[in-house]
Amino acid sequence: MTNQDVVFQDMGGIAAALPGALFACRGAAGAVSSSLRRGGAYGLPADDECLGAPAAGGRACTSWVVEAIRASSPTRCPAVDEHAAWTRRHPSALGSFDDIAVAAKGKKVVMFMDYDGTLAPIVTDPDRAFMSAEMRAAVRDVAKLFPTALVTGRCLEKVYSFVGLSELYYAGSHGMDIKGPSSSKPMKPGTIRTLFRLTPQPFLPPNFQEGNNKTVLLQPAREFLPVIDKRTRVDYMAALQAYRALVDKTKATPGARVENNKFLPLCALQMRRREVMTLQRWSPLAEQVKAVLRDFPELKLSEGRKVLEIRPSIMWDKGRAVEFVLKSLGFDDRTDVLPVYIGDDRTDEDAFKMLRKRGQGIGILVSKFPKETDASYSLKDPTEVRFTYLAWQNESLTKLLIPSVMEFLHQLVHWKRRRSPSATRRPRVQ
Ligand SMILES: O=P(O)(O)OC[C@H]1O[C@H](O[C@H]2O[C@H](CO)[C@@H](O)[C@H](O)[C@H]2O)[C@H](O)[C@@H](O)[C@@H]1O
Repeated sequence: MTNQDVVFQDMGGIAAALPGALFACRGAAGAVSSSLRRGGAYGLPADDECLGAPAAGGRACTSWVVEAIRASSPTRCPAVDEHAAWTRRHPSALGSFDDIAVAAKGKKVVMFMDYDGTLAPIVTDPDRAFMSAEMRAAVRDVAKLFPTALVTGRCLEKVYSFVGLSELYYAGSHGMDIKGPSSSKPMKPGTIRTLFRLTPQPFLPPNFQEGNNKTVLLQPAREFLPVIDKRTRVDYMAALQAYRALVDKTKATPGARVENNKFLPLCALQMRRREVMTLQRWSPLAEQVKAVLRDFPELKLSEGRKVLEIRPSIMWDKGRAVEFVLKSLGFDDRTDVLPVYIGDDRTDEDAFKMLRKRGQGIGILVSKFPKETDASYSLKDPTEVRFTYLAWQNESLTKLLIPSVMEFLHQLVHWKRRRSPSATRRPRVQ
């Protein structure tokens, strides 16, 4: 065992997960190492005598070393401490699966998942953010047992083209465009307003679309259609004015990309190359976007993962979308329902916050790093994998590398199947 092994072991492997911390901790390791070198002089065995080999007489020195480190190492790596404290506040949903299972006992679990960064890894080209076949199978298995919704900033068509599972609810464009599973019943006109106890509300125009298409459940962003319609009536090209202006303004910035996510003019401005992700380039770009938006007071700007998102400034977000799906499932006033939301981005915080406010449900943040969050639990990024034993093959257990989100979904499915082995059909949607 090397000096650094001792240090990392003491750090519970966290340093390995934290590139920044690793750098900081190497300093700590160095400090420990030099204190060990001084060890002999302090009456402890010198590290050369001790580390990696039993001392004279066969006595292992590792415990001496660890004790020496503990006693003489006044400073732990702050980043590691911070990560450990964060993990105590937001423990791993896998490590705490038993607690989650206790909370779910006797309740109807409803699953909500974000797409980018949760089910699919973040990649530079948004058009190539595919989910793996294994992840798709895991989501499908979950959807067979629990009502399941995808809540995403992407437009419905795009996310559906990636996921392709007709049994899910999809809340696209940050929940501004919600569709039920193909088997769900269309809602009677007026249902949504009744469910939300809404008379004319700023975020629901009197003529918004509701239940008049078999699968579209709600499009609150249609409030903005008159604005766009007016423009389109005057000049069709003007409907795309904001989109065009953004494309135009940002075309000189290498790596910048404007995406059209439907509701409405568009939505994401992304820096696709590592070299342009610097503050010096990012800030002027953000200024350009803000300048364009001054002409569009009905749109607002928010920031996601390396992305500037533009949305209608209406009171609607992923939290509202989750509430809407729960209501449309008939679960609104029920205490025997447990919504579980897994997401990675700032916009998912609206959903975590909503669950916290309801005092019902479990938020799980997917993240590599400690982050301010309203989620209760955490899971690792989809690019981070861990070994898991999946199945017996050729008389031995097969050890596979799978992302923790997928592993969590597997555990949920196993848990449900263990509890009700006959539960293989999709849950009935009311
Ligand atoms: O709500 P989400 O499902 O998380 O979607 C929000 C945005 O996700 C996409 O951008 C993110 O993923 C891209 C592909 O991995 C990545 O290139 C980008 O940096 C991320 O921010 C999507 O492109 C946006 O349109 C969505 O708004």
